[in-house]
Amino acid sequence: MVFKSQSKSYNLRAICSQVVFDVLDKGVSLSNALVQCTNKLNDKDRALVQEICFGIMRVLPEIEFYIQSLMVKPLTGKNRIIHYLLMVGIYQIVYTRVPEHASVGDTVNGVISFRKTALKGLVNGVLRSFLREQDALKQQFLAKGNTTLHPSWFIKRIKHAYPDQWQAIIDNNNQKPPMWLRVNQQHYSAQDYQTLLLQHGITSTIDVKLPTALRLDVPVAINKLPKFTEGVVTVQDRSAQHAAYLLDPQNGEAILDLCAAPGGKTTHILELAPQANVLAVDIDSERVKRINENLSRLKLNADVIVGDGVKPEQWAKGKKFDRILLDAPCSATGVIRRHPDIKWLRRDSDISELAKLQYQILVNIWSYLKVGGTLVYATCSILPEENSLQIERFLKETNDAKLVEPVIQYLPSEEEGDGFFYAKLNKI
Ligand SMILES: C[S@@+](CC[C@H](N)C(=O)[O-])C[C@H]1O[C@@H](n2cnc3c(N)ncnc32)[C@H](O)[C@@H]1O
Repeated sequence: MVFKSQSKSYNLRAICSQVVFDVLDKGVSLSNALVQCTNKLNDKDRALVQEICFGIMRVLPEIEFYIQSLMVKPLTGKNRIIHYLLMVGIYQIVYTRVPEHASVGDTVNGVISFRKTALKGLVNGVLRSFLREQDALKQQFLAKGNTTLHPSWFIKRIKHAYPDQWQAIIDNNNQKPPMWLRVNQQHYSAQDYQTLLLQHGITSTIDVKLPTALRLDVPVAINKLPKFTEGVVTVQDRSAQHAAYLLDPQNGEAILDLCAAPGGKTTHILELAPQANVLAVDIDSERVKRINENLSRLKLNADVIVGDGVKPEQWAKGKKFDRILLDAPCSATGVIRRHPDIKWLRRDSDISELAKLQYQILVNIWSYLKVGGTLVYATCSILPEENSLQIERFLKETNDAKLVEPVIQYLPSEEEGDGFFYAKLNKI
């Protein structure tokens, strides 16, 4: 499909449907699909595409319900992309303030971008039927549809793990997340940066517990943040900001940040201890590039390498560390409100696979921690299989490991942060 961006003859609904198609049919993450499909758009159009695509991921079962109710059989094969175009049109009618006739008109024109002119009538017909029947369909959805807006495997797991809190977790996952910043205290206090933000018309609230965390009252584009390119702030959720504080890095220490990309926590460690010798390791060479970009924006130094956490013997060269942060690959079920595509990309079977990988990395990296050293195990999951159960098992099977209480499990939106798990272990 060709979008002509310079002449601005592109159709934003068509671009949205391409993004949604890439996520749901090809399994690309929403962030990556957005980068690929919107890199030629101006800021305003990109923001609109983002808003629509994030929104669709949040309420997917509702939109699917409407399409299924209105069509005798679903569009498949080469016409599948038009199914997603319909989704975009219906989402706009239900959830945005774009006038209904414009939503229908632009969506119908989107068919041309995919050279599927023969389906114009069908798209027009489905959208007009939706306009006529939307109130009744909404009632039917509320009575019979999947109003949790989450996959059933996830609901089952979350009900089991949190019998009293599962509904609140689901409700919070369905909200839009706040935007948190981490102020680099090498340059600014949170109070001074708050004042600077205000001079740019951006209001914010400083976290009561974390000295570096600042929540924007309304999220803004990164390029609107004063002194961002100079490295004064980093966008990072408040729960994620706990990692470096728990690790408590000291200048001069050898510190391993394992599973480090894109470097959000690596740079925080170095903001707290700029003279620490930090080794940042990640298996994904593309993501590793982003650690280097973040380090250079913040003018911080670390050794950065591509390496597999399961096989430290390949890259650690016998070195031992005073502190290790293991930010393990996980289901990311604590950050669904931030990445709603996770609901549709994850599978139930991923959880046991991830748990196996996490445990293997933890066991294998433990021997690279010095006696008296500290390891912080972190995930952005809320599932016990990836968190507390891993630590319980590790403590049973590892004689020289001692837990430093408390184990922390943040649930999504708790203290306005993401769902995160932390356990701190000492080597005795
Ligand atoms: C939760 S993300 C890390 C976020 C990062 N710590 C930060 O704060 O910016 C998990 C990372 O684990 C990496 N990863 C997955 N499997 C790995 C493995 N076997 N060894 C090393 N890194 C791995 C992924 O590439 C991903 O970047």
